[in-house]
Amino acid sequence: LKESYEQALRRDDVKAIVLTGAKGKFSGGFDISAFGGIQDGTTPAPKRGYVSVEILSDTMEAARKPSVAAIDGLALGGGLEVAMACHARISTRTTQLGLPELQLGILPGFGGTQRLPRLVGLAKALEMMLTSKPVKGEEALSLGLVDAVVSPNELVDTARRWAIDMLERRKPWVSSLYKTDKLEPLPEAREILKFARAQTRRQAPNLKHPLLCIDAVEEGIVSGPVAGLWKEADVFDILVKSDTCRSLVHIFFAQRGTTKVPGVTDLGLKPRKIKNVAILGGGLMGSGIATALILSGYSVILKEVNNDFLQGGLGRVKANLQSRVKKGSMTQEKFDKTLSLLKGVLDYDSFRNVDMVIEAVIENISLKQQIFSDLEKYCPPHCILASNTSTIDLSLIGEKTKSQDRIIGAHFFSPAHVMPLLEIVRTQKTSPQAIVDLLDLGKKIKKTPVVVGNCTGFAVNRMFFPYTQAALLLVERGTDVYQIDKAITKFGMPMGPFRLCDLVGFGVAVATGTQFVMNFPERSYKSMLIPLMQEDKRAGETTRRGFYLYDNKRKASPDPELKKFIEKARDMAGVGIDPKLAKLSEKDILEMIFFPVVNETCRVLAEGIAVKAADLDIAGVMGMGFPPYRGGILFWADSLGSKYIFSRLSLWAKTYGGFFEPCPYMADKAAKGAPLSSSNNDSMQSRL
Ligand SMILES: C[C@H](O)CC(=O)SCCNC(=O)CCNC(=O)[C@H](O)C(C)(C)COP(=O)(O)OP(=O)(O)OC[C@H]1O[C@@H](n2cnc3c(N)ncnc32)[C@H](O)[C@@H]1OP(=O)(O)O
Repeated sequence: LKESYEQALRRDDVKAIVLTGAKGKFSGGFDISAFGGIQDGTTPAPKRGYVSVEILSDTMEAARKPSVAAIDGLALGGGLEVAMACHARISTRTTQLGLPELQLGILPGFGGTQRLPRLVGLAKALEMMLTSKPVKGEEALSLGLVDAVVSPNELVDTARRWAIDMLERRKPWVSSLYKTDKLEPLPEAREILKFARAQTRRQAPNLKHPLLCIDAVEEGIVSGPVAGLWKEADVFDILVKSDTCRSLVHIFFAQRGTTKVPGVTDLGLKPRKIKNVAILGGGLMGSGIATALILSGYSVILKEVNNDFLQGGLGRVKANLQSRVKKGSMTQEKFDKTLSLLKGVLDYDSFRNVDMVIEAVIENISLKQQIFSDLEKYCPPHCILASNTSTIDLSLIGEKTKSQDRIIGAHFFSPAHVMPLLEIVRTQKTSPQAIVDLLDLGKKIKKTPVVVGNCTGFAVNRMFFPYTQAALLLVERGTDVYQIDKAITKFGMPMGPFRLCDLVGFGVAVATGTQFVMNFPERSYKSMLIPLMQEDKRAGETTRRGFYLYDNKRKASPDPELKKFIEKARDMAGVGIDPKLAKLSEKDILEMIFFPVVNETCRVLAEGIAVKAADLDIAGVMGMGFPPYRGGILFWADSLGSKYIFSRLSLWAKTYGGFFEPCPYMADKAAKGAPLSSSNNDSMQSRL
C-alpha cells in the first residue's frame, strides 16, 4: 500500500486515488495470524507508529492528492482504519464496517481510536469499539462514517468521480483526523468516557484492554489526535503481547478450526441440501432447536405424542420468537413469516419428505430405540437420523436399526436457540457425508459445531462433570457454597457450580450425575446433598428453592437453611469438616474445582473423543461459558504448566482419594514437562 501510494503520488498522470478491495470484499483487517510471530519474537514487530503515523497519516491522509475508499463486503479492523484515512468513503448497502479489535485482546492500532470518534461522535465510536459490532452501509451513511451508499456495480466509478470532484473542489476534501464537528463538547465527552469506563468495569471486570482503549481515545480528545495516535501505538505494543491477546487469538483460530475434521472434511464431499427437518419432542430442548432452525429459514415439523404436549411445544417456540419481537430485534412481519415455517403433527405421515430428523425426547434408552426403528420405516433413505441425547451411547440408540451410517448426535445446549455450541457426535459407523451435512446445517443456523466421538457425556458434559462433583466434595468438607460460586464467577465463568445446578434443575443434575457415577465409578464423587434437598421439594430455580432462594424476578439470594442439608450429607458421607478446606483461598478453590476438569479433559483428548485440544477449548468456551479470554480449558491449563497441575492433583489424591487422581496422559505430559495440549497422536486410540 505504501509503495503504491508513493508511486501514485509521484506520477503526474495520477490525479486522485481510489482504494478498493477484491472479490467483493474490502478488507478483514490486519493479518491475525501474524500476531503469533510478534508474540514469540520470531517476527519483528513493526516500528512504533509505522502504519498509523508514517503510512496512514503522513503518506495517505496528508497527500497532495485526494483518495476515496470504495468499500464492498466488509471493512473491519485495520481495513476500516485504512478506509478512514482516505478523504471520503463510498460503500454498498450490505457492507459491514467495524472495529472488532477488542475481541482479540488488542485495540484498533491503525488510528481507529482517533478517527472513528471524529467521524461518528465519541458515544457511537465507543459503542462500536467496546461491543465490536459492525454497522451496515445505510447506518454508516447516517452516522457519517461513509459519504455515499451505492450498488456494487457503481462503486468504483462513483468513488472515482468523487475523488475528481474533491480535486476540483466540488466536494469537501476531509482529513478525518482533524475533524471536530462530530466530537461532543469536552464536559460532555468526559461524562461519556466516565460512563463507558464504569460500564466496562462492571461488564468485564477481568479485562484491562477495553479500559486502555478508552484511555487512548481520551488522550486524543484531551491532548489532540496526534498525541492520541502515539498513545494508541504505545498501548497496542503492550496489548499485542498480553496473555489476553494470546488467548483470544487462539480462540479465533480454534473456532474456525472446528470444521476441519481429518478424514471427513478433506474427502471432497459436498454438503447435501437440507430443506425439511422434523423434530421429535416439543419440550425445552425440542422447542429451542425448532426455534433455531426456523430462524434460519428451515421448514420444521414438530412431532409430539398428544395434542396437549404438541400445543405446549408450539407455544414455547412462539414465546421464543415473541420475546425477540418484544425486545425489538424482530418485526411482526418477520415473526409471522418465521412461525409459518413450523408445523405441528402427531404422527409420522409427513416424515416421508424430511431430510433430517432430530430426536429430542426424554433420556430413555428403550423409548429412543423404538423411535429410531420407527424413523427407519417412515423417513426416506437419505434422511439423517440425529439424536439430541446428552449422555446416552448412540450405538445403543441405533442398535435395532440397519441405518447406523446415518445415525448421528446433534447435541444442542439449552436454550438451544441461544447457546452457540453444537456438539456433533459420531459413532464408528456414522458416514462422513452425514457429518458434512450436519456441519453445514450447524454453520447455517449460526452455531459453532464441534465433532466429537461417542462416549458417556461426549465432550462437554464429560469434561465438566467434575465441576459440580468437586464443588460437592469441598462443601461436604467445610468449604462455603457461596464462596465457591463467588470464586468461580470472579474467575470469569457465567455462574458457579451451585447456581448452575439450580438453573439446570436438580432432576437433570442427578440424572446426568448418575450416568457418570455408573460409568466412571473410580473417579466419581458421590454426594447425597442434592437428593437430600430434593426430599425437601427443592428442584432449583423452577421451585424457587435450590442452593439459593429466588424471588419472582429470578434474583438469587443465599439460603441460611442450607446448612442443615450439608450437615446431613456430611454425616452420610462419613466425613468431617477439614479445617484446611473450610478456609480455602480463592486460588485454591479455583484449582480444586478446575484441575479435575482439566484432568478429565485430558482423558477425553487421550481417548481421541476430540480430534484436537483446540476443539475442547472451544467446547468449554461455547458450551460451558469458560472465559474465552483465558483461551479455553487446556490453553489455560498450559499457562499454569502440566507439572504444577499434576503435582497439585497428586497431592489431593493422597488426601481425598481417586477423584483427584491424575490420569496417565497428564502424568506423561508432566514427566516430559510438555504442554497438555501438545498432540499425542501415537498414544491416542482414536475413537473417531
Ligand atoms: C492494527 C489493527 O487494528 C488490528 C486488526 O486489524 S486485527 C483484525 C481485525 N479484524 C477482525 O477481527 C476480523 C476477523 N475476521 C472475521 O471477523 C471474519 O473472519 C470475517 C467476518 C472477516 C469473515 O467471516 P466468514 O466469512 O465467516 O469467514 P471465516 O471462516 O471467519 O474466515 C475465512 C478465513 O479467513 C481467515 N481470516 C479472517 N479474517 C482474518 C484476519 N483478519 N487475519 C487472518 N486471517 C483471517 C479465517 O481464519 C479463515 O481462515 P480459514 O479458511 O483458514 O479457516
